[in-house]
Amino acid sequence: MIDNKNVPAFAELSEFASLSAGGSVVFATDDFFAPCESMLSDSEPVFIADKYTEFGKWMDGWETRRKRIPGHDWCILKLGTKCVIRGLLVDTAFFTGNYAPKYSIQAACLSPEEEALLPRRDTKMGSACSECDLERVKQLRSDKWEEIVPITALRPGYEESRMNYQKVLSDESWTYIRVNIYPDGGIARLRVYGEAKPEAPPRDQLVDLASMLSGTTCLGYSNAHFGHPRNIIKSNKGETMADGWETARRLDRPDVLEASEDGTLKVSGEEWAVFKLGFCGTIKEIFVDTLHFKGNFPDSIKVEGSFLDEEWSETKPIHWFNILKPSKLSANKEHWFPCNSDVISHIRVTIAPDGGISRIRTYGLVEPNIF
Ligand SMILES: NC(=O)NC(NC(N)=O)C(=O)[O-]
Repeated sequence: MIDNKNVPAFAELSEFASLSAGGSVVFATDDFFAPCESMLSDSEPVFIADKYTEFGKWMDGWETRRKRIPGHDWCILKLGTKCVIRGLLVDTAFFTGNYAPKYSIQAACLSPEEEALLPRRDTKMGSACSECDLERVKQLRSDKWEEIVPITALRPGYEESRMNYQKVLSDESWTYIRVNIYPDGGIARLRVYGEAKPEAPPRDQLVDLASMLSGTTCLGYSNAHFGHPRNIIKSNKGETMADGWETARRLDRPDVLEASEDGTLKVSGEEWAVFKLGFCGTIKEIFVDTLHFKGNFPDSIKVEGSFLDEEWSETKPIHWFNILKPSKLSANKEHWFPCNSDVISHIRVTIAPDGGISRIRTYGLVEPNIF
């Protein structure tokens, strides 16, 4: 369940470090107790009291050994795509006597030549990087890395202290981050929030204008009880129900559902989510996937568009026009809807009366004169 209490606004943006967002580990100085990849896992961290490995206590995250040599531990992560970073979450869940006490973050935007210097990670190694990998990483000039979070204390992984949020002020775009922990320890999950900064596609190429990889972000929604609507603009296929947008059951539904005259369901109530497109353009075809939503798919979906030359706000009156009129959905299925919109900058997706969808794609043409 999503708990938005004390969550900063940046944590509503798209996320670029998790495995489902295309994040990956390039290098880690040490993975003795728990591999760095687990820090990027999509699932919520868990603690299994009696689970031990040949190395020690099994922990759900990245955990290095207690350092008995000079230096500190660090890792290099590739982000899902080039993006501006607005903030981070360092979740230390369940790391109590073994959490990393301090951390800092550096970021870089590497050229293809610099990327070629990076080692290929051998996930089977499990405990320590090879000298050869370390030498390769060291070839990257240190001035490539800009500090975006200075050395900062972390709080331990108890329920009330585990969520360490950090706002980032830089407006630059990055493709890699280096996570330094001082001197060693464990982090359960790392999340990197921001906006994608892709190159503009050619004018005649159909692109998914609402994809998070196009720079689209979710600005607001009516309900996200089980899953955040930002999930539906991820570029991969939905992995589970948790990886889609799912609302709570509406409590104002009639006690007994009735049929309309044409035999279909009489629906009252709806839930909505608004997205700012990365590129303005015209929409030609909409794809909606209800994958994994079998007993909880919405009865119908509607997609509206608008061209806004000012910031969207829930309280401002906005003229939304239909791009896709209310259309019936089915369980666990891909749906394709042709359409033909004017140039738009925002979409509003409305599901009725409630339920969940896994993905939406809005294929269209970029309007090159408006960014
Ligand atoms: N009980 C522990 O967690 N001990 C150690 N960590 C693991 N994972 O075994 C440690 O102290 O760093």
